[in-house]
Order: sequence, then structure tokens, then C-alpha cells
Amino acid sequence: MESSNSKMAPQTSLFQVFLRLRPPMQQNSTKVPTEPWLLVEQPTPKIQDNEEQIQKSHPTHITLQPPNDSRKRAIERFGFTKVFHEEASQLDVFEEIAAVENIHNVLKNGRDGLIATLGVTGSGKSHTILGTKSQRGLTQMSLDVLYRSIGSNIRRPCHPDLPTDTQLLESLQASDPSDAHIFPATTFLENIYTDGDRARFSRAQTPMAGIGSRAQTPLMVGPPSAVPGSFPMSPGPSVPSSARDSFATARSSFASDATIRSPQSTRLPQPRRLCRPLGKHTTAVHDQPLPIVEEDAPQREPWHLPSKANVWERFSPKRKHAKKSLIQDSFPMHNARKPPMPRPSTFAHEPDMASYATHIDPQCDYVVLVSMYEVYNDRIFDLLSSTPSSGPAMSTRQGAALQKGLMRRPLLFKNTEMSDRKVVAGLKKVVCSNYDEAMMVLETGLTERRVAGTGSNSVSSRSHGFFCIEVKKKVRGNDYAGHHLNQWSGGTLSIVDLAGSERARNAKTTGSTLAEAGKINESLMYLGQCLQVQSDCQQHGTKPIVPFRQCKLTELLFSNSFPSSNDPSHSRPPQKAVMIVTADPSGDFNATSQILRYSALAREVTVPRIPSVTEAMGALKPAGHSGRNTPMDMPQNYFSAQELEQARHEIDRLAEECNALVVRLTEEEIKRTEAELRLQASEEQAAVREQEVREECWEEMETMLEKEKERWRAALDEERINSQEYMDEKIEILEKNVSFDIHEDQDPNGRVDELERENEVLRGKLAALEQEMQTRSPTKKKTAPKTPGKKTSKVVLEETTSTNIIQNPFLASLREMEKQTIVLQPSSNSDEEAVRLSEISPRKLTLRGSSVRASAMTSSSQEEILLPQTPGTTKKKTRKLTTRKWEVDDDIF
Ligand SMILES: Nc1ncnc2c1ncn2[C@@H]1O[C@H](COP(=O)(O)OP(=O)(O)OP(=O)(O)O)[C@@H](O)[C@H]1O
Repeated sequence: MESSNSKMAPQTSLFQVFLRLRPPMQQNSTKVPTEPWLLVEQPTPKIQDNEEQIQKSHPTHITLQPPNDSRKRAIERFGFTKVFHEEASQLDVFEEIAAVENIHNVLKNGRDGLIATLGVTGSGKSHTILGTKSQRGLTQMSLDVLYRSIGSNIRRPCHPDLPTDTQLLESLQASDPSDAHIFPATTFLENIYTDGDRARFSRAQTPMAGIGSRAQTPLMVGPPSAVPGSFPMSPGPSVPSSARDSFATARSSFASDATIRSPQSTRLPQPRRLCRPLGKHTTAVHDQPLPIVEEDAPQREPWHLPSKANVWERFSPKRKHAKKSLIQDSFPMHNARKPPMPRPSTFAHEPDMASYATHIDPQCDYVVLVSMYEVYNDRIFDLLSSTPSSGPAMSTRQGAALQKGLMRRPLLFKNTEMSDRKVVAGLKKVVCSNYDEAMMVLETGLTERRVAGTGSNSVSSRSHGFFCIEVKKKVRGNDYAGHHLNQWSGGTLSIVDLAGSERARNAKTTGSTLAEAGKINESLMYLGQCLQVQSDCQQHGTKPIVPFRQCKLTELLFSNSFPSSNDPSHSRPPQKAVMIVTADPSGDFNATSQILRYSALAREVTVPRIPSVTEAMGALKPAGHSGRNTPMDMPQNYFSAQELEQARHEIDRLAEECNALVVRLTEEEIKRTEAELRLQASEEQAAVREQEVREECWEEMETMLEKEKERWRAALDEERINSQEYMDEKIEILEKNVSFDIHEDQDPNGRVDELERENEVLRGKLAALEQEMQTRSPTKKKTAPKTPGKKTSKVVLEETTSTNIIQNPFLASLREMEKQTIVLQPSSNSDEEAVRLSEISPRKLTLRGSSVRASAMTSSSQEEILLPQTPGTTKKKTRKLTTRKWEVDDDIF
């Protein structure tokens, strides 16, 4: 047997590593039975061990016998702190991993504890941590032991008979190093489960509803309450009004707190009864006397809240179908109605932990805070800060994921001033006064956790879940004097359900589930590297330098594994960490062996010996007794003994070499598998990075575009303002320099009237002139001599500006007429009336004298003059106008 790593030195390990084997599933019985490849070695009893000890002793080693396929693979042997058989119960595991010691450390010394499960998907990690409907897991058992141990030394922020202990909450808040948001469990649960009951509550406000209708509501668990609108409860004594008041106070304090911190604060319900006092201790689990805790203070049963389901139904086969559909969209809090509030009566009560309480400081007050978060895609998300369910839910899974991704804010794991350790900052922490409250909070958080159905496991965890039970203690009587800081000290027990590693081919995952698997595998690979360093350091007895800063998961798991400072007097002890590796012996050999390789505390590689040729030859006996040589006997006859000896040596040497080569080959194969895994992980990582970079670029581009838009908008505005100012200035200058002569007669209608009047006058004048002309016509001169003293008219065209005449067609034609004929010059009578067009512009044209209607048509030297039709004169007269016929007044122009 070749041993590559055979020593185990648990004292140097950061994690104790246990192996738990999963029993075969029911449906697996139909599978063709295969040769078992995982063999558990029975422990070798020590001489001093008695019978009981021998029976109770657990094996520490297993052997992996590769299945008989074409590949010649080495046999591997792995060493663990302990190995649990398939039959091992939840309680066996709880006892053997020394969980009570862990709880004791947290309660007494403030030393942190960590219990984590690691394994291939479907191997039983969640089963170990969270149990089933009937059997509790490590989390429930630890919580039960914790509350039993603290007993009456627990401090409650909300007590049914007392007002909310706001001082307690304030002091806890002040001493918390992680910027946590601390709420009492009653307030937290009330806030979470408000939506589902709001309608009922509002109905209950009406008098009708208060009387009878609600009694038939199936959700009613207890008798109808005397108080309309009160929350239905389990049968029990009625609630004193003080309880309502205390809750109302608690709620209002939460409301004031939450308005600052939480968006959910806007959805706070109306006050209603949630607490009720009961007899000693709480449920059936708690009614056994505690061996250590003094029950000097009166115990009250926690308040109960109705529900249709509890968390462990998540894992019950009956609900699997419903759960699957729920899981399919992964985000029940967003896509579906909020689940009903859990009922403590449905919680698993087995195994009974009555005998497991541990010692506490009797002079101290204790407070238990529960917080939960998950590591998903290398980011930390609070499981108790459910995102608001308001707003339209996305229909597709990707849409919902995007919606949820956008809505959930990742938290930071960082150093803070108040802590010597890194902490997850900004978590919601819920003060739970008893086991039932803690369980309800746990269930509430689990509904937020990401799970999905895969080919390997119908309820597969897609994130690493961290359930933290933080215990704070303070010496009694030292009550909040002046400053709150550093009054509370304590430790945290973290219980971690890691997501399982999986092969895409087996899990049949696609799309985002495949991407999730990539991230899960990558983080588990980093975890494997850290564990391997631990195992290597054990072999060489050196101090491990663990590369735990490679991803969030390893940071969270390992950063508490080292003393907080180099000075031992001021240093906090490192956490006590337990890793439970789960394996399915009838599952996938390659995936399981991979996990075991990096998680085992010790590993040995054994090369199966192939019988060498020399051995085969040596085993041959001469067949001389038969008298005849068989072909196999031939060499003895043909080769000398010396030659045979030489050949044997040579063959032995070659066989040795061959064996060494096989060992090397096996190691190389292991390395190659690891490298392949690493390559796959880095490819996935590169794809994710690429996506991140693309998103970053896109965001940057968006920002730049936005900036550029802003810049252009600003420039445009500026330009507008400038041009406006410029125009204003122009107008101002114009106003200063130009004074407009605004005439009253600008009204166009008035002007037309005026012109028409003028026309009438002109026509009159013209008619008068015509008459006069006729009388003065040479043809009529003789017959009608001029009457002396008769008035004649004189039309004078006068223009102020020549342009006006040119622009006015009428006047222009007149002018033309005047030029040609020209104007009417009656005889030189001193009293003749001069018709003067003093103003020839359209507006200023004035004609004096009688009205004249003249239609002057100039055609060569002819002019047709239409005379007014005077009574008795209907004939149209056409005559030639010559210069001789008219005399033009010189002063006309
Ligand atoms: N020790 C056990 N005894 C009985 N049943 C078990 C045991 N371990 C696991 N199972 C059953 O096996 C199934 C898968 O287990 P579980 O969901 O715990 O796997 P997992 O390792 O958490 O998977 P994943 O990593 O995909 O979340 C469950 O139905 C569970 O009840």
C-alpha cells in the first residue's frame, strides 16, 4: 500500500470533518444493484475500551473501491474525525459532533461555533441541518438546547403583561457591531404576515363580521374571540388587554423604527392581539423539568399564531408537487401569495432534547437573536428582509429573478469599528424569546431561500444558507447605566447548509440553474482548496495558510477560524468549526470521490497489485511426476537457474516500476480531474466576469450618454437664453430709435369707406367737368357760347412724394392721363374750384370739388370717358382727346 497522506493530526485542523452516509432512497430499490464502492472500515477497538464503548465507537476511515470499468483506478482510503453509517440518527450526529459543547462555548465563553454540511447534491445536507417533518435537524435541536439552557434568564423585549422593553432593544442596537436592524420576533412576524390577514382583519372591523361570520373561517383555530378583529389563536386562556397594549406599543415602536429603515413600514397593520399568557413553559417539548435551570421567574407560554403549514412540509413528499411549482419560479415571496404563518404545533418535536441543557452564568441575562442570510452568486442576501411584494410580479423565471435581483440589495462582509472580526453588515436580527418564535422566524427566512428542482434533487438548494443564532449576555442589574456600549457580549452559533456540487449532465440543469451550478461549483472548489491546505498542513505539522479570501463563502466560513489578534490576552478564541460531509454510497462515484478527496482529513492511495510474472512463474510447479513435460515446464529445461534468477530480478524491477507508474498515473489522473474542474470553474467565472464587465460598460455608457444629453440640453438652453436676450436687445434698440406714427384711420373698412366717398366726390367733379367740357367743346362753341361768370372746376393733382403716385395704380393712371391729355383745365376763372389731390398716397388722397366718376382708358391718344347718365342723356360718347382740348395747369405737379 502506497501512502501519500496517512497521518491525522486533528489538533491543527481548522475544521473537524465528519462523514455522514445517506441511506438508499425507497425508489432506488428498483435500480439494478451495483457493486458497493464505498466501504466503511470497522474501528479497531482499543484495549481499554469496554463493551459499551466498543459498540458506541464510530469508524474513522472509509475505502473507495472504484467500480469495475475499463479504467484502472487506484483504491483510495480517506480518514475523517468520525464516520456515520447510513443508520445513524439525527440525534447520533448531534451528539457525536459535540454540538452541545459548541452551544456551551457560545453561552459561557462567547466562543463562536460553526456547523456546516458539504456534499454532492441530494446527499442529505439539508436533511442533516433542517431535518424533516417528523425529525428535527441540527438547527432545531441546537435551538431547543439553547433555550432550555437559558431558561428564565432570557430577556424578552415584548412581554404579554408588560410594555415593550425599548431600553433593551436600544441597548442591543447600540452594542451591535454590524449595523444590524434589531426587531422583536412578534413585531417581525406581524409585519411579514400582515398581507394575508389584512382583508380578514378589515372585514372583522364591521359589526357583522365580528359576530358570526368569522367563526366559520377555516383558518380559525381557537374559539371566536371576544374582541372583533383579534387574531385567531389556539385554544387557551383569553388575552388580557394589557397584552394587546404591549403588542401595540411594540408595534408602534417598530413602526417608528421601521419607517426609517424598512420599506415595509408603510404596510404596518392595525393593532391586534398576538400574545397570550399561558402556564409554565411552552409546548410539549418544553414541559419537562430542566435539570439545570432554576425556574424562579414565572414562565409564560409564547404566543401562538395559526398557520396551514410549517417549514418541514417543504420536504414532505406530499407537498413536493406543490412545492415544485413554487420552486420553479424560485421566488415565492414575489410571485405567489405570502405563505401562511407557521403553526408551532406542526413543528417536529423529535428527538427530545430534554436532557441536553448546558450550564450558563446564572447572574447573567441572555438575549437570543436570529438572523439568516444566503450566499448566492458570490453575494450575500438577507433572508429576513423580504422584499416588498407590491408591484407587478414578473411572469417568467428570468424576469422574476431579475426583479428579485434588482430588488434585493447585497450585503457587505466587512470590518467595523466595534468588532475585531469581519461581520455581515446591515442584517435584520430578530430577538426571539423562545423556541417557537425562533422556529417561526427560521421558517420565514427559509421561504426566501433559493431552491429549485433539478435532475439530481427535487428540492435542491441553489444558495449557501447561513442560519445564525447569536447569544448576547450581560450581568444582571447592570442595567443600561448611561452608555449602552459593550454591555452585551456573546458569541454566535452559525449553522450552514451549503449548496451541493453537481454535474450538469446528471443534474440536467440548463439556463440560469446551470449558471447557478457553475457558481456553486466554483465556490465549493475554493472551499475544497482551503480544506486541502488544512489537510496538507496536518501532514506536515505546519500552520495552515488558508487561501480563504477567494470567494464570499470561504471568507464567511474561515475568517473566524483564526485568533482575532496576535496578543493572546486580548484575542478572541477562534471558532469551533465542524464540517459534516454527506455522501450517498449509491450515488455518483466520481462526484462523491471528488468531494471526499478535498474534504478528508487524511488520504491514502492504494494501487491494486497485479500478480507479477515472476510470482506466476514461481507458483508453477514442475510437472515431472507425470513423466511428460507440459509446455509450461519447458523453461526449466531450457534455461539455467542463473538465467532464470536474473530474469526474475528483472521482472521484479519492471513490476516495481510499473507499480510506481500506476501510482503516478493515478495521481496525475486526480490532478487532471481537479484541473478540469478548475478549468470549468474558471470558464464559468470568465463568463460571469464578462457579463459583469458588459453590464458595467453598459452602465458606464448609459451614464456617459446621460451626461452628454445633459450637456447638450444645457447648451441648448443657454443658446435659447442668449438668442432671447439678443432679440430683446434688438427690440429695445428699435423701440428707442423708431417712433411709429399710428393713424386712427388704420381700420381698413373705414379706409374703404373714405376712399369710396372720395371716389364719389371725384366722380361728381368729373361729371361737372364733362359737362363743362361739352359746353366748351369747339363743336358746341358757336352754338353755346361761354357764359361769363360760370364757375368751372379745376382738378389739381398734387403729390407729396413721387413714389406714392407710382405705387398707387389709380393715381398712376391719372398721372398718365394728365401727361397725355392733360388735365382738365377749364378756362381761367378766378373763382374756379380747384380740385386738388394734395395727398396722393392711398391714405392721404383728398379730392376737392364735386364728385367725379372717371373711368379712364388710355389707348394711344384716345380716351373713353363715361359720363354719368344724367336724365335724358343715355348715349355713350366717345371722343378724341387732344392736347389742344385741355389745358394743363402748370402747378398741377
Ligand atoms: N440520513 C438520511 N435519512 C433519510 N433520508 C435522507 C437522509 N439524508 C437525505 N435524505 C433524503 O434525501 C433527499 C435529498 O436530501 P437533501 O435535500 O437533504 O439533499 P441536499 O444534499 O441538501 O441536496 P442539495 O444540495 O441539492 O440541496 C431528501 O428527500 C432527504 O429526505
